[in-house]
Order: sequence, then C-alpha cells, then structure tokens
Amino acid sequence: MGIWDYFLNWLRSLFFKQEMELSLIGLHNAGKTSLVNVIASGGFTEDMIPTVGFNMRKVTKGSVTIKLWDLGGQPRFRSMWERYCRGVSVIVYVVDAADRENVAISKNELHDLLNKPSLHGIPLLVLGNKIDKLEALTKKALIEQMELSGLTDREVACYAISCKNSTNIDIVIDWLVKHSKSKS
Ligand SMILES: Nc1nc2c(ncn2[C@@H]2O[C@H](COP(=O)(O)OP(=O)(O)OP(=O)(O)O)[C@@H](O)[C@H]2O)c(=O)[nH]1
Ligand SMILES: [Mg+2]
Repeated sequence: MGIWDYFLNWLRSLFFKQEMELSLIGLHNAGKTSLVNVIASGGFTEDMIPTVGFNMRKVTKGSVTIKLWDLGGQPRFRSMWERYCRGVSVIVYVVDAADRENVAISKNELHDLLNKPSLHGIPLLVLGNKIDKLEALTKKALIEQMELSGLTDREVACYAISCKNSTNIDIVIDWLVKHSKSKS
C-alpha cells in the first residue's frame, strides 16, 4: 500500500467512524483472552492467567472501534454472562475444539444463554479454537456437536481458528467489522 492509500484510509477513518461492542463467552480455558490478545496485538502466550470476573479492552481496526468484554469462563462467573451480553452487537462464543470431553458442557451453556429472552436475535459467532492440536474437532463436527443448526432466531456463523498460529483470525476480524454500526 502506497503513502497515498494510507492517507486516504486515514481520511476515511476520520469521517466514517464505526463502533461495536461484543462479549466473549465460553468455558474456562477455551482461549477467550488469548483471542483478545491476538486481535489486539498479534501476541500469543501459553502462560495465561484465568480471567477473574471480566476485562474490558478497546481495539481499533481501521475505522472501527471494538469494545470487547472478555468474561471469565469458570462456573462461578457464568451467571454474569447474560448481563454482559445484553445490548451487544455480537456474542462471540469460544469453544476449545480439542477438548472433546467438555464440548457437551459448552453446548449446554451456550443454549442456556441463548434461551434468555433479553438476548433474542443478537448475532452469534461460534469459534472452534485450538485447531493447531491434532485432536481438534473439524468445523463440521463442531457445528453438529454444538447443535448450531437448531438456532433459528438469529444470524449464526462458525469458524475454526487457532490463536496460537493466528489461523483464520483475519476472517474473524472481517466478520466482526461487517457487524459494526455507524456512529450517529
Ligand atoms: N494450542 C493452543 N492453545 C491455546 C490456543 N488458544 C489459547 N490456548 C491456550 O489455552 C489456555 C487458556 O487460554 P485463555 O485465553 O486464558 O482462556 P480463557 O478462555 O480466557 O479462560 P478463562 O479466562 O479462565 O475463561 C492458555 O494456556 C492458552 O495458551 C490455541 O489456539 N492453541
Ligand atoms: Mg480469560
């Protein structure tokens, strides 16, 4: 990209600011905080501290500012999920695709959350993370096991990703940016 294109993009970003707010949900150890780090800075580390309660981060991608609520996934924090999903543009639900034993629990937590009337119609992005691991489920298997085709009251998308190898992170960002709203 030449200097002129950078200048045009910068000019565009001054006039066409967009914003969105999203919540990152999923069982503990799924990789939610890792995803925030990869989106924000591209950095990945094996040494992660479990999220206690929640963290808020703001990330700017082009002219879009994304406010991310990164929630703790341990059982004691799950009752907070609904509160932090109300009114968001998108719910991002992260699943450890390599942790086959816990996929059923993850599915139940997802469906319990989406059954809350306050969250009706909010678009859902399900991410099967850790596909760098051999035992990871394929996207097709994940869609089946998470029973995503039964969700008909909202837009649903699913991608297989790896925060570790930055696989499909660009596709996730594109999808998110497309779901942002213009500032009025
Ligand atoms: N192999 C592999 N490991 C990953 C990947 N993404 C995250 N991890 C690891 O998974 C572990 C948990 O990651 P976190 O990002 O802390 O998970 P979390 O969903 O935020 O967990 P809570 O905050 O407890 O809800 C860490 O050891 C990460 O390094 C990935 O794509 N591949
Ligand atoms: Mg976390």
